[in-house]
Amino acid sequence: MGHPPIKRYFAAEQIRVAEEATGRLLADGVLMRRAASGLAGAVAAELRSRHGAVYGRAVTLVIGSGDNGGDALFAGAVLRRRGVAVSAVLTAPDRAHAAGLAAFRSAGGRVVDGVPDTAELVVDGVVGLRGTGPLREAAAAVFAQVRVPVVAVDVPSGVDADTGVVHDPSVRAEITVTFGARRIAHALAPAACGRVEVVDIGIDADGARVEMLSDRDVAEGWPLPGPASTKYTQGVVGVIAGSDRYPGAGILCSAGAVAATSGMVRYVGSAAATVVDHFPEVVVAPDLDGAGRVQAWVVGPGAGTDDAALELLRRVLATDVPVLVDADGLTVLAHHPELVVERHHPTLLTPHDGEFERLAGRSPGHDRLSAVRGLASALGATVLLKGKVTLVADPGGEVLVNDAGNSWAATAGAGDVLSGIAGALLAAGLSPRVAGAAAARVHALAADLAADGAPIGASELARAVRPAVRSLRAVR
Ligand SMILES: NC(=O)C1=CN([C@@H]2O[C@H](COP(=O)(O)OP(=O)(O)OC[C@H]3O[C@@H](n4cnc5c(N)ncnc54)[C@H](O)[C@@H]3O)[C@@H](O)[C@H]2O)[C@@H](O)CC1
Ligand SMILES: [K+]
Repeated sequence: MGHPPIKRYFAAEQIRVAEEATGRLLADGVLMRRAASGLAGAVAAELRSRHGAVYGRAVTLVIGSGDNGGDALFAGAVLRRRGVAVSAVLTAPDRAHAAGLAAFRSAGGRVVDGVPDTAELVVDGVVGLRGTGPLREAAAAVFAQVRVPVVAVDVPSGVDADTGVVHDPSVRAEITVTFGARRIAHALAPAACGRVEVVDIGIDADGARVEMLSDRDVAEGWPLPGPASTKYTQGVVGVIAGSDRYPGAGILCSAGAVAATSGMVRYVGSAAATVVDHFPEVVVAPDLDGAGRVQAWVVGPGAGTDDAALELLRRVLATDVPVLVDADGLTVLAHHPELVVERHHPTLLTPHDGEFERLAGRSPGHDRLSAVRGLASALGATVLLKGKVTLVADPGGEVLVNDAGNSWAATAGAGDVLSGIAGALLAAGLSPRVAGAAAARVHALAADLAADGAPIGASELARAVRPAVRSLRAVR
């Protein structure tokens, strides 16, 4: 077995603590040499894969005022000795890392005023863990001219390591090479970071609170029928969605639930006849009294925001089974937050940005991590904030992240499918955080498979849920 499958992401302070725990290794510059050697190896590998060789290629470093630049300069010295033509632009010439600059110069590295036209790769060593705000003027002017791939040291400069906020301007990297453990920005700003490579420098970071399930985690945790399973033991999910006016939400939400697991789906609401037309396996009832037992409820998509909807939401949240609230249910909840605040059973809220704003009284803004944690803590419920990067936060601040990697699911009704999938997983016994993150992964994969390069509607996405689960299981 190699690395543990779950990916963990650390705050800058946690990395600092881990570095300090190495004592002399840090003080004597051993950590930095290890970091630089790993960085040089990654740059060399990239040159080889792009140009077939390392010797004779041309790389330019862009250097700031701290140890991030030190990493790049020491790596430049290593590359120079391997026959690479390495130059460096110093954006703060008086404050460049002194030992790194000396090593770079003595290896034959040249200091230049701007990135030469001959550069085939640029290394971003402007700022790392201590960066705040956007790229400053000198570095921004240099990167504005760069047309070749960028390898970022630790984090792309201008991207906040702890929040993943991508400031403007900032560096957009093809590859980010980091040290010892992943930073939170790597999960939250995947488009700016590109491919992330972790160099082992012999530190042990601890206590990650931001994590990402691997495909293997999702596949292994996905509920499948076993030898002793019955329709009941796999979890019955109740769907309260859609209405005469919006029957589609009931159909799509049921579609997600039916496809996700082999447990049973019950439907409650006025679109019952239409839902059964589409899915004869769904057991329907016109109202809650006739619904029968479930192991989890999904309530809200297209279900209306009137007094009857409020009453239904109140009754569902008063049960002791896990409840997922989405869409119209969230709008109702925004006026009655006490319904979840006072609830002591697993609860998953799945807002998009607009619904988040209704619930929280402000938009998630750029720092989505703090925003989602804040709302989860305030409401005492798990909150899944939708987006290309979906964040699922528990009230205690633990967060699972999912990067969809595509935007095909940005289509009407896709959210209804997501809540159906997540609801089925809740009914099967997954925790709200894992159910939300696993559903988001399969949903994104289903969108990608269904789209295959062309736009899709939510029905096609729902039909691809099974192929998506199958493909995750195939990579185990
Ligand atoms: N100390 C060590 O032994 C190790 C350090 N590491 C490297 O050291 C980095 C951290 O180094 P530092 O603590 O010196 O901090 P940085 O190199 O991240 O930042 C240095 C300075 O940049 C300035 N700055 C902040 N925001 C800026 C912006 N937007 N534009 C321009 N300048 C800005 C600040 O004045 C700050 O003092 C890590 O990211 C990593 O690359 C790694 O080599 C691992 C080992
Ligand atoms: K950097």
